[in-house]
Amino acid sequence: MTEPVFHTYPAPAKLNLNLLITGKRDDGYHLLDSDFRFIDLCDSIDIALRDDGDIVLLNPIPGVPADSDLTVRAARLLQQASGSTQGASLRLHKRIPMGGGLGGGSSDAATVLLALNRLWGCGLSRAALMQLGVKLGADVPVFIFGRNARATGIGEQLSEISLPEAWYVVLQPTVQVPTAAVFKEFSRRVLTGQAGFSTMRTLATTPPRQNDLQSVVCQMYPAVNEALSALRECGSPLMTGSGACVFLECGDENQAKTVYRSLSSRFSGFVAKGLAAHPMFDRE
Ligand SMILES: C[C@](O)(CO)[C@H](O)COP(=O)(O)OP(=O)(O)OC[C@H]1O[C@@H](n2ccc(N)nc2=O)[C@H](O)[C@@H]1O
Ligand SMILES: Nc1ncnc2c1ncn2[C@@H]1O[C@H](COP(=O)(O)OP(=O)(O)OP(=O)(O)O)[C@@H](O)[C@H]1O
Repeated sequence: MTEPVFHTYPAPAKLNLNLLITGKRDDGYHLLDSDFRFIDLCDSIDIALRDDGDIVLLNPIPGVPADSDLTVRAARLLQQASGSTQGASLRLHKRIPMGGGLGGGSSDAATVLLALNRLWGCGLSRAALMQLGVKLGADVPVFIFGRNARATGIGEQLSEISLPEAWYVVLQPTVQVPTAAVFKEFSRRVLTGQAGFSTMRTLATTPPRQNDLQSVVCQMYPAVNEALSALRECGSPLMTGSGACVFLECGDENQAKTVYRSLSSRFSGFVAKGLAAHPMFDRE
């Protein structure tokens, strides 16, 4: 039997530079208005073709059964949608913290859809892949779209934005935040008049930036508040997505590294560069 040939594909993390909750759909999903930026912290996925039609994750994440891993679900969804009879072996290299609001699972799913669409020769358009991706999670379409973007709807209506070079100090509080619980608590606050939907969008990418889920998460998880307070000594930080990670934007790498060094004995985290586009995006 011949050895399988693996190809490696990157799956970048994202930051939400702004996150407004503008309403709620009848199915319970919330409407957003958010600026997504890709950063250079990436998972990577090795993929080899199989001719037996099976989708095999060779190294499941502890605590996440292979069948529920978003990479496996993405591959099976593409098989169904395209009618492909080919399979794939997947090996996942996780670097993006889980439950951090950095979109790691969604990005992994998007990378599998993009890669297998090519390797299996399915020929689905980017728009068709995005429609498949949103079935796996609201954050998946932007990673298939491939450019920094303003997202509306539940995250599936995207328009490209151009962002200046920037570096980010990202702190990772030692909690994993379940996205569904955060939206549920936000919703409860709206119903009881303790919170409201943001109907007026302020200027997209100039401070002050806002994340409507931040105060909910800070009350549920004091560790997130502590990380924000520490970064406030150096600027105006924000939480990404539904947390738990928080970030501070810096104009140059040295500044970001200096800020991170001053906090690294108290918090885990990293410095990341903002990307101009998804590393798999090729401008045809
Ligand atoms: C908060 C963000 O990270 C911002 O980028 C995303 O909107 C979350 O996207 P995601 O992690 O892909 O979320 P999903 O896996 O689709 O949804 C998890 C759960 O969060 C809630 N949810 C999610 C996204 C959204 N726009 N409205 C919601 O109410 C729903 O209860 C849903 O069942
Ligand atoms: N390949 C995967 N990588 C990470 N998590 C996965 C993966 N597949 C399934 N999951 C599940 O998804 C959950 C959320 O993981 P993820 O790292 O995407 O969170 P997140 O960054 O907070 O997401 P988001 O910002 O999209 O809300 C994990 O706790 C895990 O149970």
